[in-house]
Amino acid sequence: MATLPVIDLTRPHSGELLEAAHDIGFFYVAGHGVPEELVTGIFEQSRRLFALPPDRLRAIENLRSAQFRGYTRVGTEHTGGSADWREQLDVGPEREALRLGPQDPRYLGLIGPNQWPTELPELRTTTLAWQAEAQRVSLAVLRSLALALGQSPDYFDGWFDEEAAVHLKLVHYPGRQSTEGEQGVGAHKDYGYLALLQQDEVGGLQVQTPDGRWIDATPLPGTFVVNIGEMLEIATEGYLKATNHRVVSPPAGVDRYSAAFFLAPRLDAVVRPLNLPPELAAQSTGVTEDPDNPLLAAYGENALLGWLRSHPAVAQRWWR
Ligand SMILES: O=C(O)CCC(=O)C(=O)O
Ligand SMILES: [Fe+2]
Repeated sequence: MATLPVIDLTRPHSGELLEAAHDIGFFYVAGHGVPEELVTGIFEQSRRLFALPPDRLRAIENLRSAQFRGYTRVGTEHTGGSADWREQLDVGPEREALRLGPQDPRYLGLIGPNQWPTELPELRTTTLAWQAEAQRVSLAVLRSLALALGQSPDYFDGWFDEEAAVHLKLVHYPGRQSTEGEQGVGAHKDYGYLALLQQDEVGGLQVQTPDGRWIDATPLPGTFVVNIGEMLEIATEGYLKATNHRVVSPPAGVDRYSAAFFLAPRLDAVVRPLNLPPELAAQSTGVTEDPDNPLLAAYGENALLGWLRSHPAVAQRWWR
């Protein structure tokens, strides 16, 4: 069984990182320096969140948010046209909604506040602390990648200031009998630059290899899983690929938790192709063409399309 590479961020890793990002687009990072109490703390808060009574979760449902923030019930999110079997809390940068005029780009409507349950004040502080650490680690990986791609390490930095549209999700996958279906989340790519994932010990995350097989991203204590998003595929004209991945539902009686961070740029970022060194450019095979998932270079447009597609009820209510 093929396994994913481990990149240790405490020692030189440029060549290894480039190989992992090019060959499969999915790898583990160790030596990331995220404090252990935050790693355990985020799952503890997450368990408390999803154990709240249904009416308390409904009070922070994402249907109440034009910015797609808040709680999503099991079965209401769709990937590849089928319902995902997971519940989640979507969190973005904590900002006031803007007052927009008819000339403003629609995607600016994605800026706005989060929804937090009043009965769990620690959820907010722990989540925002975890978000800051996840952003630090992902940016470190992105800088190493920029360097390995023949750019200056700060090449991408301008798009990742305090207005970057980063996003995180606390996710709970309830177990079920395989006869009831097995789509925890359906096969998809992530649309930022990089995604960073903390998973518990249950397993179920699978990654598609270039030849179409699915391999397990087995939980590895002390690591995060990092994967390439669509924006890096565009920026490298396919030298790096946004890789398909999915989660298989845990068996009945088992619960799986994960925390996912998506390193996204400012909404007004426009992704331009990098000037790759010739030996890398020679291996760029172009951006994947998928009529169901057109990749737009304007980040805000791409992000809005993704949100509208995966949360049809929110789209219907706020974005008609
Ligand atoms: O929960 C996981 O392990 C993966 C989640 C994921 O891929 C996503 O939400 O984009
Ligand atoms: Fe994903």
